[in-house]
Amino acid sequence: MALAVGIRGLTRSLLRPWVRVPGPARGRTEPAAGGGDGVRCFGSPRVLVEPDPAAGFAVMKMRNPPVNSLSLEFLTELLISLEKLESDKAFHAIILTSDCPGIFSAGLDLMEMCGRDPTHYAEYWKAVQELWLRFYLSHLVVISAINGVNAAGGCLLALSCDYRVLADNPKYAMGLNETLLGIIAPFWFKDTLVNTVGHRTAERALQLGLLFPPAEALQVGMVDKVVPEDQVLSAARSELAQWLAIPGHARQLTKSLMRKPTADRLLKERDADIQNFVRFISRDAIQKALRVYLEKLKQKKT
Ligand SMILES: CCCCCCC/C=C/C(=O)SCCNC(=O)CCNC(=O)[C@H](O)C(C)(C)COP(=O)(O)OP(=O)(O)OC[C@H]1O[C@@H](n2cnc3c(N)ncnc32)[C@H](O)[C@@H]1OP(=O)(O)O
Repeated sequence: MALAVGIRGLTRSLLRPWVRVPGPARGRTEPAAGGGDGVRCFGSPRVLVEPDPAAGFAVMKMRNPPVNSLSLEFLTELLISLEKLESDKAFHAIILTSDCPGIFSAGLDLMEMCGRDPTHYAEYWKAVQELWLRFYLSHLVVISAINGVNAAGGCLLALSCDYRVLADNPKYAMGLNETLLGIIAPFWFKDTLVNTVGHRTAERALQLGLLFPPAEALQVGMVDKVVPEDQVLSAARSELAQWLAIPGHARQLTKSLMRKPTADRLLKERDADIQNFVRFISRDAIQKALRVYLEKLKQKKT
């Protein structure tokens, strides 16, 4: 099985960096995220980046409709956008949000984990690992402005940020609900949750696959602030000011001090974790459970 799938190689083969943005933003100058004028949005088909270099940050909007499920292509585009912002000295922060109404992210794309071959599973899992590592350890301040429901892998992405603002809508529940699908959140999903909400809350949440509505998410510390829906982005921007006022090197080293031990656990066992995932997801019983879950999602419409 080819485990040595290079995300950078994958990246190059999938898309040219900074393809013109399709859809409404294509080829026109939009007001920048922070209100500045004349700054061109950039991105890729599934990720729209609205830069405000004068204010030192960019808003990264996920737009992989209908539910921002984290497909291999989408993961790759998120990574490219992050890399581009990280390598530009004008940017110190990102606000991560969704362009899909009512949905932050439905988590990992179940179609990537169903009915595919082991090589694909390995490639996909490596990309999931990479996304987590890169967001979790980013030297940029990353704030998520969670404007929709946010399940499993999507919740992991938000938990990897430095601060979370959630829109106050009872439908916008978030959590690591893997057990409801008959699957298991890997140790690094678990560690990220434990680091955020503590061991006892994480233990209960993970076993029961709890999705917390805003008031509860705030109460357990899964998010840092709950605000009216139309204020999620402005609240994230206001919060950013406090983070950007701290000397960058001191904040970055402190972030690394807090997070590196957790990331190192995965880095040390990365290939074993991939093999474990491939073995697990290839089991007939797991494939059946995922198919049943997908079928239920489709049936709820009829
Ligand atoms: C040792 C290792 C173990 C393995 C570890 C694996 C870790 C896994 C992590 C994960 O992230 S698994 C994914 C978990 N996600 C969910 O449980 C969310 C599922 N989705 C929903 O609950 C709902 O879709 C929603 C997000 C609440 C949105 O509801 P809404 O009514 O607005 O839309 P739907 O009609 O349900 O969906 C539209 C469309 O999208 C498809 N879809 C939904 N979620 C996913 C997904 N995660 N992956 C792929 N596709 C998804 C859904 O089937 C619909 O498709 P169509 O019927 O339109 O074809």
